[in-house]
Amino acid sequence: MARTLFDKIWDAHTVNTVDGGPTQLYIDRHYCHEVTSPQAFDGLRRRGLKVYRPERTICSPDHNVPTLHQDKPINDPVSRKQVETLYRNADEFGLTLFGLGHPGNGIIHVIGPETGLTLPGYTIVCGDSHTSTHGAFGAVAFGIGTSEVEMVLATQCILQPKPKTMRINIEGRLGKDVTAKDVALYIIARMSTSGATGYFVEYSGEVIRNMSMEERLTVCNLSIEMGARGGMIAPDKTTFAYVKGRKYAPKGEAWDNAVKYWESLASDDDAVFDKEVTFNADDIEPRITYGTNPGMGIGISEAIPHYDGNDEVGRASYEKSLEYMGFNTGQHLEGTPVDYVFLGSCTNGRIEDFRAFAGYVKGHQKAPSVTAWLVPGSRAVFEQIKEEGLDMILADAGFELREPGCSACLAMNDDKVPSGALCVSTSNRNFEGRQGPGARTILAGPLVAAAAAITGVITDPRKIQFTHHGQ
Ligand SMILES: CC(C)[C@H](C(=O)O)[C@@H](O)C(=O)O
Ligand code: SF4
Repeated sequence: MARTLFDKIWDAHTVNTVDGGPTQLYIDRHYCHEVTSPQAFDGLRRRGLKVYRPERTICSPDHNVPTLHQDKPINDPVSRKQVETLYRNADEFGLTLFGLGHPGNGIIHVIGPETGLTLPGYTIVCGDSHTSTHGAFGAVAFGIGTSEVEMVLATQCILQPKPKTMRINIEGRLGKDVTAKDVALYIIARMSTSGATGYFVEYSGEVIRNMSMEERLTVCNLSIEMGARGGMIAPDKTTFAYVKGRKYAPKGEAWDNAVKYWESLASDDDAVFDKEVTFNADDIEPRITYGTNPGMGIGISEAIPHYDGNDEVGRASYEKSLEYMGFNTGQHLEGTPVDYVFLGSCTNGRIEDFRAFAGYVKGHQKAPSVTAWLVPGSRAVFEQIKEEGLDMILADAGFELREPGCSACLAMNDDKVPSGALCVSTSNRNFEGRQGPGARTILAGPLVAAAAAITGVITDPRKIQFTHHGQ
């Protein structure tokens, strides 16, 4: 029978099935951060269990870390305890740890791909919803809860109901200054935040095929924001070229064999998906959100739409959302003053995002009214920014580079946006208080962020005349 990419990987990892029940799935890679793992390790201790395959779990603190002075002890007592607990657990259970300052440290979803720990054909889990990111390699990757983290640590398996499959095709070619983030925000706005609930999504079509790995990671990262269990892209030459030579990638003969297998990982031509949707690249422009969920988004030239549903609960939440943001139906947001700009997170904290941002602001100056936090997703990205001299370009334009971590993506560390302030953020969630109590978030891609950072207002990146801007 014809199978989808998802089916092929799922089947290859099925240990057991229960009639009418979940599948017992073998897990190739387990990532672990400080927020969702402490109780799982406590559970193991209580039950006197060891980690079944310690070499399959990798730990890195990312959420609670400060992005300045990582060589000093963490000031905040709660954050310090979270991070130290992860260190202790990794040590006690014999797990690989990339602690603060370690060359491998960073946001879990950024370090997995760049080290070759994330590979095509893998099953990958982490106690974190954005684990969908790793699907960009053609992996079945999804977020799990803390009790499941304990299950994976103890058995290297997980019990999962099999999701339905959906394919989203994006055809055509993207216009100038339209980034992968804009594609993802467009898809979520069209699908709504629950439009893919219960599905595992495969992204395909010309736009996806033409994307770099960094761009594919951005797209898969946001799958969860439309309710999908995960998102994935069939591995191809772009994938293999990216993986080759990375620290944990297979080498020599093992590499050749791996590629042979990976080449079989595509949906069969006659595979049938439970749902299939197609979008056109021509309809996608640089995007921003205006509300308090990632589905409340518009093209940057568009006005905030009327509520188009017919249920009262939906209407009330739409109105509450606009009230929180201080915006009105019909309003255009271009020209709205911005207080903060955040470049970073597991969505847009990779080297290409910094290249795009630096390329854009080169020869300009940061607007004095804007506080800008530029936070690489990992120590490796931080180092590469320096190697490429991007830090100098950024410094000349009045920007300062911070150290890696989740930072202002969520208010679990020192980087909190003050109440009432408006932040153009390259992260993935704009919920009330997400960046700090009362903070107002506009989600956007790195170019919209760069344009806001130098003009001080929401600006269509296509409208600025540039001497250096090569895109
Ligand atoms: C803290 C963690 C459990 C959470 C997640 O699962 O996504 C966080 O990473 C987030 O982005 O909200
Ligand atoms: S960067 Fe943001 S979305 Fe990603 S793992 Fe950290 S908190 Fe979650």
